[in-house]
Amino acid sequence: MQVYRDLQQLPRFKNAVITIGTFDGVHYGHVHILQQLRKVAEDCKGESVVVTFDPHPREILFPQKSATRLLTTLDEKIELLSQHGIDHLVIVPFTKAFSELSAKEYLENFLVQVFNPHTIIIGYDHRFGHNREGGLPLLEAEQSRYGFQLVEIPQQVVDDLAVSSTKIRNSLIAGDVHLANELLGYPYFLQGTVVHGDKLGRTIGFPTANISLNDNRKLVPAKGVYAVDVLLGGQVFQGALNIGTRPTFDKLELRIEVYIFDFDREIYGESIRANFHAFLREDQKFNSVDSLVEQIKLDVENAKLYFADPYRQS
Ligand SMILES: Cc1cc2nc3c(=O)[nH]c(=O)nc-3n(C[C@H](O)[C@H](O)[C@H](O)COP(=O)(O)O)c2cc1C
Ligand SMILES: Nc1ncnc2c1ncn2[C@@H]1O[C@H](COP(=O)(O)OP(=O)(O)O)[C@@H](O)[C@H]1O
Repeated sequence: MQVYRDLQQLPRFKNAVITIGTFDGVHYGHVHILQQLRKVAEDCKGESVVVTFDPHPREILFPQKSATRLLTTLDEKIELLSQHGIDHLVIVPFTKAFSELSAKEYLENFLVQVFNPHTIIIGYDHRFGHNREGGLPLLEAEQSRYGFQLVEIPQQVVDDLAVSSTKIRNSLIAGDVHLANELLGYPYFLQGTVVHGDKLGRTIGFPTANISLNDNRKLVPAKGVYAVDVLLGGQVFQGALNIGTRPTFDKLELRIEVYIFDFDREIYGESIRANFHAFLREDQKFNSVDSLVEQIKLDVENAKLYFADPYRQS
């Protein structure tokens, strides 16, 4: 998959079959659309093109609104999209000026001029141009003039996509990793850098790598303890990850930290990725450090049992 971030650098596409969307999460429903995109492109011996915007149009148009938490950062989206056999990914820099194109300008100066599309695959309710004034009727009215085919993604499918995205967000917020992973089609993950903490972990026998997220817009699952696997420098480990404020130590700041099994290495400053597999329990305040340590031992056992289960779900 070729990735383009600059519209000036695009090649001349041959029979471009394009679809436009945010694809946050690149979940099961999105994958279905991507398969359709590939199929249509194959049928017309054309090239499959996914068009997405960065930043998300909402961030430019409504900066004061609290942002929807992202299931995938842009880099993660690129990584996931690249697994689905798409020829080209075009990341359109979404600016104020771009948002002010009229619907006709968007169609003529952007869609047609930039992509010269053979086919546009688009949701039934897709809106474009200043104040979202353009939609399918305009595309239909202009399609013979510009010679593109239109494939409408029906309401049922568009609704299912939105329902899935909302369900995935809500499941993660509620700690239901199983449901989220089922709808995503892969384990939800967080990526970041290992940073220094308060050096308490090693004193209680459980050093924990503190993760500072690469992108703070990313959705952080519910507070609690999770069975995770961890990717570090190309190697995979298992671990128990805690998202919480460490109430036992009367701390307030939310931390994401992972105890990595069978591991003993200094990894400050390294990139780390945690894939979430199961929710084990909620974050708790313990009366003593000893009872916290007893519980962490149980968490580790439970996570290991989870990973040893041949029938586990993800
Ligand atoms: C598996 C696991 C579960 C944890 N559960 C809790 C908890 O329920 N309550 C709590 O206050 N701290 C919990 N902690 C966090 C510890 O308090 C934390 O690891 C310790 O404060 C070390 O902090 P540091 O990395 O800043 O040194 C947990 C840590 C791990 C690894
Ligand atoms: N099994 C392990 N799991 C997590 N981190 C480990 C492990 N073994 C060694 N470390 C190292 O120890 C650090 C965590 O120790 P800790 O005492 O909790 O310090 P901090 O408060 O700075 O996180 C990690 O950042 C990592 O560099």
